[in-house]
Amino acid sequence: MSLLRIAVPNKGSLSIAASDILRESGYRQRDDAKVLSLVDAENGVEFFYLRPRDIALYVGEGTLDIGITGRDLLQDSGAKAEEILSLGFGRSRFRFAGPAGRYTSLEQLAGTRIATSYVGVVRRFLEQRGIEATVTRLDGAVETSIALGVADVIADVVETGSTLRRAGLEVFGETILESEAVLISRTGSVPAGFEHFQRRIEGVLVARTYVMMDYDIPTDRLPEAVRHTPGIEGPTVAPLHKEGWSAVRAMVPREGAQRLMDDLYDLGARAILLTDIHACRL
Ligand SMILES: Nc1ncnc2c1ncn2[C@@H]1O[C@H](COP(=O)(O)OP(=O)(O)OP(=O)(O)O)[C@@H](O)[C@H]1O
Ligand SMILES: O=P(O)(O)OC[C@H]1O[C@H](OP(=O)(O)OP(=O)(O)O)[C@H](O)[C@@H]1O
Ligand SMILES: [Mg+2]
Repeated sequence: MSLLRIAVPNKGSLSIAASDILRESGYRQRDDAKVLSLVDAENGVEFFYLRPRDIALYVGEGTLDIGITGRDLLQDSGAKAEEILSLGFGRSRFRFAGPAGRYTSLEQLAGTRIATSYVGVVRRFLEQRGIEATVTRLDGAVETSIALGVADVIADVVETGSTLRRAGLEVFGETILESEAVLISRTGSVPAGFEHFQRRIEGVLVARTYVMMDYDIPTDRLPEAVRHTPGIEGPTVAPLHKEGWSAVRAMVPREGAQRLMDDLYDLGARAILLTDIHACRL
């Protein structure tokens, strides 16, 4: 059987988190950042460590079967590749920014010089709105270009906003796009052997979103307790070795789990336990 060929970011914001999710899914990952590719024959896959910006191109050409990259990079590339799964890390927004207080709306972009590393995304956005401006491509540290007189406005990745603040800039206009790490494949083609890979990754994503909750509850309060913890299909309920008590086990969303524990305690539940799930197949 041929190996599933997978592109993984070799550097930058996505590389560590991408390798982490693959490792959690049971795949071998490199232990040296200089390794260029790695075969995991036991799991039928081969990993290629590439620049995140180039990954959509390899996948779009069909040279590699699937890849992990940023939605913004995929859209910027114009490659014949599409998203198949959002991975929930590397979240950012792509925004216009200018000197604090100087710009308030997109109409003011007309006639400006815009610096960005994402020329494809910015040109398309301006075209769709009929705005004429000069777009200049820079490799990085785009925020500095305004102070150096190369541009009036920038369009760049914003996460915390601290880089913008440090450069005396602020965002304006609507968000150009919301990005996160995504799994991509060639448009319209699902590679052979992909289902197993997808199920493993989805298993880890679900495990990250949910935790397992166990508790004991007086049986007369069971109906209300179960309304709080409906689980996925339904909670497991077993008699406790104590007259009038039941034991409940259910998956619950990680977010809000502490509040849920408080509510269950108030309802009379005791021995409330929360444990991590490492992987699952729902
Ligand atoms: N500060 C950040 N927070 C979250 N995601 C980010 C951040 N910076 C970049 N990204 C995302 O990482 C991807 C860019 O990959 P890239 O490797 O270029 O990141 P980078 O951190 O800019 O690396 P480098 O600057 O070393 O090239 C994009 O999808 C982008 O949205
Ligand atoms: O909103 P923040 O949390 O400050 O993050 C956003 C910054 O992070 C990235 O820069 P990076 O460190 O990758 O440098 P680069 O400009 O050389 O790509 C991005 O290009 C922004 O500059
Ligand atoms: Mg960067």
